[in-house]
Amino acid sequence: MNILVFGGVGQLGQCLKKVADTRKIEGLIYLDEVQGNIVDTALLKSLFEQYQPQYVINCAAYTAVDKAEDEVDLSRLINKTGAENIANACVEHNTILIHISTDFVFEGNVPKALNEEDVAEPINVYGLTKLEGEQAIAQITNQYFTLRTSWLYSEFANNFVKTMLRLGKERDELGVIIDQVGSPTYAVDLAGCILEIITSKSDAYGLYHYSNEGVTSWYDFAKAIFELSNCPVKVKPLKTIEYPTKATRPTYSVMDKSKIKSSLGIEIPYWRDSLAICIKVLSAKS
Ligand SMILES: NC(=O)C1=CN([C@@H]2O[C@H](COP(=O)(O)OP(=O)(O)OC[C@H]3O[C@@H](n4cnc5c(N)ncnc54)[C@H](OP(=O)(O)O)[C@@H]3O)[C@@H](O)[C@H]2O)C=CC1
Ligand SMILES: Cc1cn([C@H]2C[C@H](O)[C@@H](COP(=O)(O)OP(=O)(O)O[C@H]3O[C@@H](C)C(=O)[C@@H](O)[C@H]3O)O2)c(=O)[nH]c1=O
Repeated sequence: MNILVFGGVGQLGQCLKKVADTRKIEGLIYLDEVQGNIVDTALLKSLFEQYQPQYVINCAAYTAVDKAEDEVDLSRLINKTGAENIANACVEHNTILIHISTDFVFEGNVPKALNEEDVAEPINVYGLTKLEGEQAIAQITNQYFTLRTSWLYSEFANNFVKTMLRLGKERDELGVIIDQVGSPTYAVDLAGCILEIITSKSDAYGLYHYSNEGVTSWYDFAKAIFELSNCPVKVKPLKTIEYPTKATRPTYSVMDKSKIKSSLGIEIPYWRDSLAICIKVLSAKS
């Protein structure tokens, strides 16, 4: 079985490799931005013809949330048109598409865990272009799983955990936002979920929410990171207005995961347990 992984050297792509290697799942082909540029339709055509993939996992995305506010066209090209291009190629080759989206498709102004039926109303360019990508896929193919996830981190690439660990070493005190809450997700857990969907050969296609269990704020997340890594840095809670950013972020960004648990039988770890695993891996590396 051939499985093409676009964005194969990004954070989630590297987590997929880690989990697939551990579980001895073969056939995954990890493509970087040059080998598998999702905005290049001629390249996609030749890759699909060469590999005739049964599955495609689209981890490729424009993920710079603040920069996206100034790079609307590029963000849309990758997050919408790229997703559209992959979906078209999937239809032509009868390939099942597993696509990744985000909690940032929601406005996040209601203190309620949102399910897949809730209306998505993004408040930043990244969220909007990711929603456009989801919608394009749903219009083009029936054979897709779109997994919305949130606050991804891991031992790979750039993410909040690695940023905090770096800043914690450089500074005596840090300010972190306390009035934005959500669910951190260990990208290795998400990779495990994606591979379970493939190995189970499920045909329960559609839109799903997946994050780790539990809810926290960026401030509490940072505190947990420093506690688990024995870093003595002082963390000061900040309100969103005290930490201005180019993009507006959702205030309450929690997703209801009932559907993925009941329809696909996925078990989900608690965010703090997964964070402890990631911190252990990172400390063994350093
Ligand atoms: N990171 C997070 O906190 C969250 C991420 N997500 C979603 O999860 C998915 C995986 O994210 P993550 O692994 O963290 O993101 P990364 O930014 O680590 O990886 C994305 C990869 O896509 C590559 N890429 C960019 N443009 C193209 C292109 N035109 N063709 C092919 N590849 C391209 C990037 O390459 P390069 O770096 O060279 O530009 C990068 O390697 C994305 O869909 C993202 O939207 C959802 C919720 C949270
Ligand atoms: C570095 C830093 C960030 N923050 C805040 C800013 C922001 O509100 C929050 C997280 O900042 P980051 O820029 O690391 O994360 P951000 O890019 O906002 O993370 C998002 O990325 C995209 C791709 C997603 O899809 C989302 O689910 C989410 O994970 O923490 C502080 O308060 N203090 C700090 O020192």
